[in-house]
Amino acid sequence: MTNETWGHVRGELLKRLGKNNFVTWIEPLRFAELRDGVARFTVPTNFFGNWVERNFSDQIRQQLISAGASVDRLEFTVEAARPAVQANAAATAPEGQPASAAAAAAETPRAARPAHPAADDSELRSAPLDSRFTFDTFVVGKPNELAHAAARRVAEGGPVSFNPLFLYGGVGLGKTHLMHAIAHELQSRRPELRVLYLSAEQFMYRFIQALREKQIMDFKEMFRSVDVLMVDDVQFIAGKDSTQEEFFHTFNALVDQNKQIVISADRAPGEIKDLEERIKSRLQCGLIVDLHPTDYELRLGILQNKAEFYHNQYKGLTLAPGVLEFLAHRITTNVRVLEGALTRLFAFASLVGREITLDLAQDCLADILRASDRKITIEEIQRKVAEHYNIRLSDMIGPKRARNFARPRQIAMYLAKKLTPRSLPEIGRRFGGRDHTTIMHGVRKIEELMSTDSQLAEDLQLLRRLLEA
Ligand SMILES: Nc1ncnc2c1ncn2[C@@H]1O[C@H](COP(=O)(O)OP(=O)(O)OP(=O)(O)O)[C@@H](O)[C@H]1O
Repeated sequence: MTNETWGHVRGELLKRLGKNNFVTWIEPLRFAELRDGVARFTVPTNFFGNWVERNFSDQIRQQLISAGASVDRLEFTVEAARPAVQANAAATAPEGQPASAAAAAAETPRAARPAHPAADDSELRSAPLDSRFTFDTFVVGKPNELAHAAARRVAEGGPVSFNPLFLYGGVGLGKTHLMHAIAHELQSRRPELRVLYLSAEQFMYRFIQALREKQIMDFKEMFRSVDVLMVDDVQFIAGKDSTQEEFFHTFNALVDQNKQIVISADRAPGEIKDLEERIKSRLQCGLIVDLHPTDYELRLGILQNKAEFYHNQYKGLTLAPGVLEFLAHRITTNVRVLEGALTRLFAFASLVGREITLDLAQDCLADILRASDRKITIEEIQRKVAEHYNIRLSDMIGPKRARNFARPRQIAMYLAKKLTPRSLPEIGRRFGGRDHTTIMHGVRKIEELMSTDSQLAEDLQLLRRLLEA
């Protein structure tokens, strides 16, 4: 493989990984040689090499192969320290020569560093940021508006008003997206700030590495020298005593220096099992914001955004009306699944050259739709309907025949039939042991009324939506 090939591959990697990842992780790599199926690169530090190997080696290898190189694996070695004179001389040699490339590797990270004397910046590199996770691409709705507003405030990089900002919520609701968005924004607004984003797992990994390499003082100094520390998925360190201890000291040191900390987790600090009490209490000192499960409107907004993006990517593909609404209704689990469904749908439609219709969506996404079908229970239906009509649950199930109890009861019977797989006798048993014919009568009555009573039809629609959300 020539350096020209590597140049071409770098171009492809820039497109695929985004500018941030490219500048941080690919640019400093220097191609040394390709021999016996092993592509060797020099890297500035061990940590850097390990990181690239774990996170990008598959993509690098794939691109090398696509460019015609026969590569089985990659190897990253730290280049040997060399006298300054030699490095300077090599840096002026023609670009692309492996020997000079190694020297340039020594130069590149230094050139990119801000002037901070405290720690070695090559170790301070953030985990890769996803270039798609910005505030521009984050769709705001009721369930996430507070989290979004708090993240925006931190991203302004002004005086620290709450410390830490603690974002929590279920799987795939946008915690990581918001954290990356903060980091992107801070990088462009306040490039002089030292922003460190990493997952709690990576924090532990670096801590263990520092212990192993007897560089714990460097580790402490490095973490205490940042201006903004962001730790994703902090629940990971629960039960890991030494890591928690170190995290606690880092946290305190930064708070004492009035440095901003942003933390995310899958639950509130008080609910993280096996997390030390003193850490829980520290985490509770700032602003705790919950990312609620998405509602229909937010899901639809996210889908519309994504569909617009795909329309540009897959020119000529048409999307029939109602498909996005259908997906927003049916896939309620999490945004990652929702996005995955749309990605698959566009890719499939473009392969078969068909319009994206409801039928196509149902065929192509059958597995996702099946898995996403929420199991609505009869008890849930009874509770929601009772709440909606402001009657007691006992009256909904009990024998009272007055219209203001009987009608909601029939509505609940109707919804139980439509939204659960339960048989009429089973439903009858859950409605105070009524006969299956009573249930059938109730269901028919509501079906009849739906076409003449618009208020009832509206109520039904609302209840359905609440139950399916
Ligand atoms: N409001 C939103 N607008 C646009 N995209 C979103 C939104 N919420 C989530 N996403 C997208 O959903 C996917 C999952 O989000 P993210 O990785 O941030 O979730 P998470 O809460 O960190 O999940 P996990 O608990 O698995 O770490 C990402 O592709 C993200 O861009």
